[in-house]
Amino acid sequence: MTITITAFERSPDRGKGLARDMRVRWALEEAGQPYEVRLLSFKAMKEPAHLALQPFGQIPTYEEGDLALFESGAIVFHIAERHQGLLPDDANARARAIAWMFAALNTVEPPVFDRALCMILERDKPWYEHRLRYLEDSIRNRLDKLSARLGDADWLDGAFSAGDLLMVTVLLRLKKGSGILEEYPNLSAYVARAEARPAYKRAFDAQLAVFTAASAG
Ligand SMILES: N[C@@H](CCC(=O)N[C@@H](CSCc1ccc([N+](=O)[O-])cc1)C(=O)NCC(=O)O)C(=O)O
Repeated sequence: MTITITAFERSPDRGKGLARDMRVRWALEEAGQPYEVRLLSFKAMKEPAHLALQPFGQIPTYEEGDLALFESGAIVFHIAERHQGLLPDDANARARAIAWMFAALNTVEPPVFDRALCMILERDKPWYEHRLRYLEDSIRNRLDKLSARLGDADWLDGAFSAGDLLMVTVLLRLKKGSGILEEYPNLSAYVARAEARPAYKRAFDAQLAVFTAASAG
């Protein structure tokens, strides 16, 4: 059955691959699954047809037959459960890889995403400098421990998994200009290793092509 995901018709990140459809595109490419994309304007995302799929009026969503899913982490998990290449077969290793999925979204991403929002929405607030410093300290607190755990391994726990996929999409938000990721050479190398994956490149190029076409239009 055809898989259809939703994405920005014109991503505010200008094709940098930071919007969360990128995670789903990457997971589908790792799983070797073809997919269609329904591109949405900000207005369309808030209309009833999309709200029925995504109650918060956001992208991405995932549709396949009579299944409709939202939440990029849940969509990546759904793909990983049904196809090879994103979760180990061994039960304990699979459970650990799923733990890393949650760690990426629940432990590392919150200060990283809050910092991005702070820099977009709060620059003119009196608390901006203090809050930015607090968020960057929180991020370094997490990356100190993530870096120590990764050490010189290729991936977080044996083979590449959906846990690495989600963790890398979180760390990529730091790579574009914050200077924080570069403070951790092994994490920078980890991200570069992931970006070198053919599946990542196909996903990145596909989302960039959307922005390029929209900009030409
Ligand atoms: N928890 C949900 C969150 C989804 C989400 O944040 N979607 C964002 C796009 S990805 C987040 C995002 C937005 C912009 C950039 N950027 O760099 O410009 C990067 C990432 C969205 O639809 N925003 C529109 C809205 O909320 O009205 C999930 O993981 O699926």
